Amino acid sequence: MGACVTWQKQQLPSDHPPVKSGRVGVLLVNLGTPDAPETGPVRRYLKEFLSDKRVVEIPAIAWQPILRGIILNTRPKKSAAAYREVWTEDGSPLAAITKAQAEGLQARLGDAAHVDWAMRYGTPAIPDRLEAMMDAGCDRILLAPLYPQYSGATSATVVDKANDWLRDRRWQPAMRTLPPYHDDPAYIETLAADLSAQLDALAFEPEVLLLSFHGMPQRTLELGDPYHCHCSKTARLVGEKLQRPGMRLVTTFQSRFGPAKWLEPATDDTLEAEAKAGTKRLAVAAPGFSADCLETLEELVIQGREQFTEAGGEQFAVLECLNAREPGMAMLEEMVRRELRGWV
Ligand SMILES: C=CC1=C(C)c2cc3[nH]c(cc4nc(cc5[nH]c(cc1n2)c(C)c5CCC(=O)O)C(CCC(=O)O)=C4C)c(C)c3C=C
Ligand SMILES: [Fe+2]
Ligand SMILES: [Fe+2]
Repeated sequence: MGACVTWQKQQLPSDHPPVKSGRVGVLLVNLGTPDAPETGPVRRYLKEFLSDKRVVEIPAIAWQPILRGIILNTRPKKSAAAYREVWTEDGSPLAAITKAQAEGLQARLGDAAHVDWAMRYGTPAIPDRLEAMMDAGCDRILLAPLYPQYSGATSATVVDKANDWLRDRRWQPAMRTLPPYHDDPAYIETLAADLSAQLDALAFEPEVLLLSFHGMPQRTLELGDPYHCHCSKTARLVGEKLQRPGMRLVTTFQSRFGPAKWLEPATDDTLEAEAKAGTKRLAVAAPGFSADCLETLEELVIQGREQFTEAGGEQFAVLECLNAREPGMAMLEEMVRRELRGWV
């Protein structure tokens, strides 16, 4: 509850609790990341993340003993070491870049909207930032999960979390959600132009460009999750726009987790297979990540290079995500302004 900008006009009694309203808010949301690259904070983050039924679709009675008894006793130490490889003085890259994206968008939108950012797991938490937006007078909020390709494990769980918060409120703000933008011309054109510029700036000409998307269990595709279809469409549209006849495009899925079958082909297997088949020069882009993070900076930049060169590859590069750079911010502004029509 904050101070009311309109209560005097409404002639409320002077002892009425003050309430602000009338502003539009935009909440950028990404996945989440630990607060520090140490075992304890990583364990807390993984516990919240991997307890989400949208992420691990195994009944809690079967999954929780495995999570608590095995995974949370082994993975946090290993993951913390990986996070230490990419940690910056501004903290986790994912958090630092998402914050910079929110600041960049605020500068572009000016008084039209109040922009904030949150993480689905860990901090800043979605309910806390929504509450802060209400306190700042926002009665209309655009929730923007920064995932171009929709999946239950990413986009939907952001909406679930916001809905849990809404359910507990007497006075709800009006909410909109930024739709997935896997085939949005603004995204495809921005991505193609940015990848082209990065490819031109490389010291070598790649024979292959790997478009590496985060993986998902194969079962989610069979159950009707559109994620695989969205990734395939993005890859096809970007390929059509890139128009580099001398460069072969290959779509792969990275970051396999657990023993179940995941979407294929896997990025690590493909890097090895390409090198063994004679590809010497290869670049990787990760169009499904709106910000560089552990999965790009450690898994692709560090591990990917090792996998490719140890199997005989010679030149290797990982292209940057759109992050908070100019082309990506212009794209985000365009998509957000479109969703805010009628509100601002
Ligand atoms: C971009 C889309 C993402 C999808 C789809 C996705 C699905 C998914 N992920 C896991 C398990 C893990 N993912 C982890 C890190 C991670 N995942 C994404 C994005 C997607 N995940 C991002 C942006 C990150 C990086 C976070 C960061 O801090 O930089 C991790 C944690 C790291 C580790 O221990 O390896 C896990 C675990 C599953 C199970 C899943 C689909 C069901
Ligand atoms: Fe993930
Ligand atoms: Fe990973």
